[in-house]
Amino acid sequence: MLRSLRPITHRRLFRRAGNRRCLTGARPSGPAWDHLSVPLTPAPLDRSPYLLAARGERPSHTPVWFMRQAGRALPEYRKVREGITMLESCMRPDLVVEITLQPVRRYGVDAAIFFSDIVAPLQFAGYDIEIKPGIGPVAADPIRDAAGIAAVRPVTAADVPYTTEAIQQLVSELGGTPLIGFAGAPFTVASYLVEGGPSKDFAKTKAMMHGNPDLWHALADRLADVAIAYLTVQVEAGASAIQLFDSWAGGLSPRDYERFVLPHSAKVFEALKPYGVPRVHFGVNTGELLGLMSAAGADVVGVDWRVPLDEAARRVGPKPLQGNLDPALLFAGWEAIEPEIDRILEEGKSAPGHIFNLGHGVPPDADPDVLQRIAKYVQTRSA
Ligand SMILES: Cc1c2[nH]c(c1CCC(=O)O)Cc1[nH]c(c(CCC(=O)O)c1C)Cc1[nH]c(c(CCC(=O)O)c1C)Cc1[nH]c(c(C)c1CCC(=O)O)C2
Repeated sequence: MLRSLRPITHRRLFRRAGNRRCLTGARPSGPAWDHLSVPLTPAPLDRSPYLLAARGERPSHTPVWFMRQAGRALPEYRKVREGITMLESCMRPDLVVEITLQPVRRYGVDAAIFFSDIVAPLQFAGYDIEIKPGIGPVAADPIRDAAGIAAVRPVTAADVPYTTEAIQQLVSELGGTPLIGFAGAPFTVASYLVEGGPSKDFAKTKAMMHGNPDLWHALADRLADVAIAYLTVQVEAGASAIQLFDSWAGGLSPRDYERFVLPHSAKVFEALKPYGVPRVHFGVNTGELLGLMSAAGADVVGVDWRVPLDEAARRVGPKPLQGNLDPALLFAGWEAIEPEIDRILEEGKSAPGHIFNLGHGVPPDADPDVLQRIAKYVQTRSA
């Protein structure tokens, strides 16, 4: 037991120094460190390609992972999920560990992402929302008023012992491969709660923003607290980076984003800042919002396939970027995929760091062999 916890303690001590140089291997000094009995050799994790790229340093190769890499595209995932709901699986550390590790084993990616969902922390805290297969999150009682907001509660570590347990075990098993923690951003989560389910136009959400801004800001502020609480649990348990998914923010004008969304996402990034872990911000169709999403406080900005990375670099400024192969290309054959990867690797050089990814999540019908080939190609081609 103690043995398996040792690396976590070690990493926490490094992080608590709140000093970037600590993360890159410099030994912290001062009385606070004199009592340490753990070795101060930097863990290889801190020099992993993903974390180096996320800090704008030079990795040995361009790191690659895939958003939604765990999931239905993998037969081994479908097998372990048989007869078990998404929520149940998120509450079982053995399943969370297994499902998180599956794509790392299969694809050899440079990072793992904690298996959960953007609405999981709401469910853990007793909010009635279900993930319907083939549809997505569906809220039993869509939020229309202040009483609705009162039903949304941030989790505490005491609510989610299974999350802490799963992450501690993952960090220990992953060794030098970083674990990315994540949460849904206030707007994207609010869209499910206000619409009641997935939406194309976010009409009710936008009506609330403009028609009852006080109510909207109260809801978004509460959802910022939900994200902060869940991310804090993950980082304290040992996650090396966090990604805030504002997948549907691209449905907003820059004006609305700045007024109704940015302050709440900024609150999330600000709250996580003291941990010193890279903070990634991602959304789909966010070409017009890239500068604002960066300004919200992200260290790394995720880009979908619509904006080339060299243009994204101009819009974001000098920050590492993540992206951006069109997931549709997964079905186009290797002859089409290879030149696209080459182009993206080239354009990615415009940013101080590049983490290769798809422009959005892995589709459930993707061929795992294609993803494996992409990971390998990116790693060898960029070395
Ligand atoms: C918008 C969003 C959701 N969930 C998430 C987002 C943001 C990322 C994105 O834009 O894709 C985030 C998410 N959801 C899940 C992960 C797991 C980690 C990983 O990336 O591998 C992550 C990072 C598991 C999941 N979350 C969900 C699944 C599929 C359901 C299942 O396997 O039972 C998985 C593996 C369910 C879910 N949950 C959500 C949707 C739209 C769906 C799909 C519904 C369906 O098509 O069945 C909401």
